[in-house]
Amino acid sequence: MVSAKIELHVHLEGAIRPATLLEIARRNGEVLPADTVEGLEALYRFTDFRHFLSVWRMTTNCLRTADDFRRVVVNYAQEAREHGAVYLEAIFSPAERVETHAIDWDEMFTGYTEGAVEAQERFGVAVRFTPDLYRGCPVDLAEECARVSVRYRDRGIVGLGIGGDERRSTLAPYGKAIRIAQEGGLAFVPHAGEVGGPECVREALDLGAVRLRHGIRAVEEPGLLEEIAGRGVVLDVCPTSNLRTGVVEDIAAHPLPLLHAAGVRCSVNTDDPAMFGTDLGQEHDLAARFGVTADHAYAAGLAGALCEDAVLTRLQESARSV
Ligand SMILES: O=c1[nH]cnc2c1ncn2[C@@H]1O[C@H](CO)[C@@H](O)[C@H]1O
Repeated sequence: MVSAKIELHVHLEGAIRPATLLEIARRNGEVLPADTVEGLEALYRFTDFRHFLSVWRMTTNCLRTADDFRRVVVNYAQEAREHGAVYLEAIFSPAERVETHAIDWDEMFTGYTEGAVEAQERFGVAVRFTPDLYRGCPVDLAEECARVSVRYRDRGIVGLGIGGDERRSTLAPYGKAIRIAQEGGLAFVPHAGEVGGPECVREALDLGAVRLRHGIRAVEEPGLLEEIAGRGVVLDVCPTSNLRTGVVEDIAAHPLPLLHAAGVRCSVNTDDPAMFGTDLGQEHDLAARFGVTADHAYAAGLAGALCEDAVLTRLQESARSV
C-alpha cells in the first residue's frame, strides 16, 4: 500500500515523459535537438541551472493546443496517483508560450483546467493550479497573465507564482502583477531561495508570499530560518531537482535535514520529474532518508495547500486512507 501524498510543486511542462513529448513535438511540427527517448534523456543532463532553464524552455515550447495542455495534466495525474497522490498543485508557464508562439491565453487555461476536471473524474486526484511568471518576463505580459489567472479563479487557479533565474531580476518589476493576483483572491507563491540567497527569500516574504518554492537557501541565515519556522511558512522542497540543476553539489549536503530540524514545514516534490528522471515516490523515499517521513510531508502539504475548504477536509480524511 502506498501512502497518501500531496504534491505542491510540479511544473506540468517538465512532467511530460520523453515518448509523449516527442509525439507532441512531431504533431506540432516542432523540431527538437533529439528525436529519440535516449536522445532526450541525454539532453536532460544539465551542466548548471542556466543550462537547465534553456533546455526547459526549448522542450516546453512544443506545446500548442488545448488538447496538448489537457493531456499533460491528465497524464501526470495518472502517474502521480500510482504513487499515492490525492492532491496536486500544478504549475504551468503561460507567459512564455504567449511570448514565443503567440498561443492564446484561453487555449492554455481552458486546456489545463479541463484536464483537472478529467483528472478528478478518472483518477480521483484533485488538481489546482498556480501559473508561473518568469524573472525577466516583460512587465505588461506579467500583468496580463495575472488578470487571466484571476479570471480563471472559479476553475481551479489558486495562486500566481514566478520562476526562472533569481539572479536575472528582483521581484520589484512585478509588484503590480502580484497585487492584481492578490486583490483578485489568488495567493502569491514565488520561487525564491533556490539559486538566489536569503535576500531573495526575504523579498518574497515582504511581497506577501504565502509559501516558498524551494526556499532552501534560507538555511544560510539563522534569523530568517527561525522566522519561517515560527510563521509556519511551508517550503516546497524538491531534492533531486536541486542536485540535477547543480544548486546543491551533493545530495548528502542537501539542506532538507537542517530545515526539518529547525522546525520548518517541508512539502516533498518532483519539480520537473521527466527532466530530472524522478517521480513522486522516489522523492518521498529520499526525503524519508533525511528524516522527513510520509506523515511529515503530508502534513506540510496540507498546511501549504491553497485549495478550498471542501477539498482540504477531504484531504484531511485521505491522510488515513489510500
Ligand atoms: O526548478 C525550476 N526553477 C525555476 N524555474 C523553473 C524550474 N522548473 C521550471 N521552471 C520554469 O522555467 C521558466 C523560466 O523561463 C519559468 O516559467 C519557470 O516556471
